[in-house]
Amino acid sequence: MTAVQRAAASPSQEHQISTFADTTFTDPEKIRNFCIIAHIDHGKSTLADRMLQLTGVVEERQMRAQYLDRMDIERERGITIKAQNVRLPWRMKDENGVEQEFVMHLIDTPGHVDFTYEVSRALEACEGAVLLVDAAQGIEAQTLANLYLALDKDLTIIPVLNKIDLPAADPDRYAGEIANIIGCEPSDVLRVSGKTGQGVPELIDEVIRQVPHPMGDSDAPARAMIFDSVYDTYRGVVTYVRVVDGKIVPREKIKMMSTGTTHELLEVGIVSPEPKPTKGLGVGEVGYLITGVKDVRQSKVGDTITLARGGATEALTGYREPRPMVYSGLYPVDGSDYPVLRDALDKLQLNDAALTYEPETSVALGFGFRCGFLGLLHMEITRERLEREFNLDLISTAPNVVYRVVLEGGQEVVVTNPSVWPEGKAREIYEPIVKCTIIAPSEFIGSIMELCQSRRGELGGMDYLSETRVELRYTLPMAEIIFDFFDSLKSRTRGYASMDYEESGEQEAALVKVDILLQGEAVDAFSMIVHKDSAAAYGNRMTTKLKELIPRQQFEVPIQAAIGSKIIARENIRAIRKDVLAKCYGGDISRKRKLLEKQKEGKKRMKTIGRVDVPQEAFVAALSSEAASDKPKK
Ligand SMILES: Nc1nc2c(ncn2[C@@H]2O[C@H](COP(=O)(O)OP(=O)(O)OP(=O)(O)O)[C@@H](O)[C@H]2O)c(=O)[nH]1
Repeated sequence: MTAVQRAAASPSQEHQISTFADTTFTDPEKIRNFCIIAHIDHGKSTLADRMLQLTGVVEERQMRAQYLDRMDIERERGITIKAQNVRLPWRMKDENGVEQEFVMHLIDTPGHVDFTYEVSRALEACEGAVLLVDAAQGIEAQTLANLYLALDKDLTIIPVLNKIDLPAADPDRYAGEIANIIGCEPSDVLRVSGKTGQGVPELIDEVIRQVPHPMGDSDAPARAMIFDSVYDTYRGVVTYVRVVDGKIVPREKIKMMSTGTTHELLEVGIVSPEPKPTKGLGVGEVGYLITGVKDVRQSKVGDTITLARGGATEALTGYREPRPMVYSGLYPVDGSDYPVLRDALDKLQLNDAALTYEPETSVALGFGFRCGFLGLLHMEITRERLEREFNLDLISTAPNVVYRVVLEGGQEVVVTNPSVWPEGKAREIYEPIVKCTIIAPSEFIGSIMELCQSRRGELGGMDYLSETRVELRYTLPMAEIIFDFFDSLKSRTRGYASMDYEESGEQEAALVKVDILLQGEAVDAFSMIVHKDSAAAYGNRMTTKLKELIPRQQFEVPIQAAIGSKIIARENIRAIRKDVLAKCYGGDISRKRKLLEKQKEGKKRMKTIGRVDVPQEAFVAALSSEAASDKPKK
């Protein structure tokens, strides 16, 4: 049964129409492209699910929670990582009472700050945004950050309060808050429940009424913007695009404008909610294309697609190469897994243009990779996928940001790894900074300020959203917030604060590299770049921890923290002479040999730093407890 027949057969679904999969080049005036922007957990996926259902794109019995979040990790963590888009048909009466058919494209944007660039590209593909706010929580930091991005792109904003079915919902209060921020009347704020579906058909009607239709030149050479690309094991790379001008049809040769590479279009289609091939995509349409490329780096988010012959000469604006912001070393706990890790990274990179890696060796951890990530969440997700999908057991070194160092001679180096820190040769050091928005009940202002100051933050401004809730804007070094900042913020505000941040250039800073030495030998995995005022604290923490973790040796072992040649902290592991033969008096030579063999076995799992034997587990424990204390949680 086609969607049209289904709609006809079911009077309660009078709005539903065909998905237009078999016709092409929908009249742009009948198209509406929009996204939903919301703070984490405010119900974006649930609302999208309801829209899929109400438009008849997904049948009741096929419905599963969070239809659009396809990756397992996404569903488990309840967060959206990859933008998915879907075509939704809708039928509505115009002002003359004549029924009109429309096509909406709902572009599902990733919510997390690590993926801001992907969010900005997804917004670029839309003319409107539903600003979704939990009616029991009010506006949170991520709502604001995404709202500013959407306003920047001149999108029409439709304010909506969600979860009005909750007993704790206070829509009147929060409608006022939203109206204040976007400058509308509280009565303009729609009220829905993604869970029960209440108010959702009216919301869809408003999307059609308020969101402008796409504009473009259908006779111009084709230009389409890539806003997502995903690797599929069977199909190769599936690229999601929004056509701006002209049209793209299968079997044509297209060109990626950032690199000039050409590919044949094997398939063009729409998603509704599964991929459906079409005869092409026209102005304003959103869909997918398949060219047979095997690597997402050949089909990059933000790039413009045009025709290879007679194509456009000017690319759409806003393309940016993915740029890792956070680096960390990844090592297999079992050294023999190194080739597996290498293959796994190769495979993941097919699907993740932002992931970079290069081989590195560490005295402490053996062979591994230095990996670059968009942020801490990206790092966690990558690590989790490596462990889960490739059955690896991994240890990662403490993450660091990217520093720009001007040397005495005036040359510049970019440092992504403490091991190449130009010790004693730096004239100026620059670190990345972020603009951070924090929203919390006003009673916590004092403790939030204290936290931000302790992290070298500078207050940029403060506004009351309502009588009891306040927005604080800080500039902070990125290195200070990628660690345990969010955890500390949550615990100081009893979980009530929310935060978001965006990169905001760099600042000069007095940074130093702290090395940790065992018997005078630096242990590379523990070297860290920190502000000079935090150096002693890091040194003390690591030396104390290692003293607990490293077994006593037959000689005394000093554990020191040093900046260059200056020692800033020290602990000693006292000597012990472990004579395994001590209890073996008498002449049983075979028993003696057995004990000596056993001792040798144990030593195999040891790493030798200088003369000191350190069990691999000690490194793992020291690094993971460091990571655990620094780990941000959602
Ligand atoms: N009572 C009620 N609960 C809702 C409603 N909408 C969503 N929820 C619940 O709120 C939680 C978060 O909903 P999601 O749809 O996963 O939120 P999200 O904004 O997509 O979350 P992220 O993908 O993590 O950004 C889930 O437990 C939903 O069941 C609603 O209208 N009423």
